[in-house]
Amino acid sequence: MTLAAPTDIQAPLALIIDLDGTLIDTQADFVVALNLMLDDLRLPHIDGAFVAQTVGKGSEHLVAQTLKQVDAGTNRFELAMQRYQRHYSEINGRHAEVYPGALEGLQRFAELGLPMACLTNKPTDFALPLLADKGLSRFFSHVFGGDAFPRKKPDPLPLIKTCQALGTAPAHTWMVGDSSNDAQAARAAGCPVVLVSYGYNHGRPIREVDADAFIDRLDELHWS
Ligand SMILES: O=C(O)COP(=O)(O)O
Ligand SMILES: [Mg+2]
Repeated sequence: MTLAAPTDIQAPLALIIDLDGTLIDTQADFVVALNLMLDDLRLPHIDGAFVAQTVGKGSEHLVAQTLKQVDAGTNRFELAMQRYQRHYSEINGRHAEVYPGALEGLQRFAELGLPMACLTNKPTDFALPLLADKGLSRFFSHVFGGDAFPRKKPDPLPLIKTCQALGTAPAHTWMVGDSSNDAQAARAAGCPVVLVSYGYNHGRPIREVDADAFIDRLDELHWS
């Protein structure tokens, strides 16, 4: 992919890359951990389609929506959260796969000398071992999870803070993500935004999201 109108989009000096749905397909990890949590609470299971529509706004949101989906009372939230975190940390990465083209893309960006940060709404304590397990840690100078800043994506704050950590201006720091969450945060922070077509976009078609470009694999990302 080459951007058609580089006049209003500056070539990147650094990249901010989302994790779930962009680098790694973690849908089955979420399904397994949530269903183990639901077993503990003697509640019915959810499926992959529910996860694909709901993931991306952090663990608290995912667990709260899951309880709602199975008609459980919200007074079980604290216990559910505790169980979910324990199960997720135990199975983290076991049912997850790096997307085709993601490793190849990261390798090329690293060869070009681009600093990269991974910015996810996943808790940092889940993101770090997952990236390490999949051999992707070495590409990132910074990894920030959903608990790293006072507000999560789609708020621009995590992107602004990540640009500061990378030492690059937002206009030169491209956000690569898979959802309207990433795109809204990037727009508000002043970062160009590229979306992958294969991730989780809250159950909505990705191409309806306001973005600068869409790619089918990370290694399709080129600029002039
Ligand atoms: O909500 C999550 O846990 C993960 O979301 P993200 O990696 O797509 O930001
Ligand atoms: Mg994502």
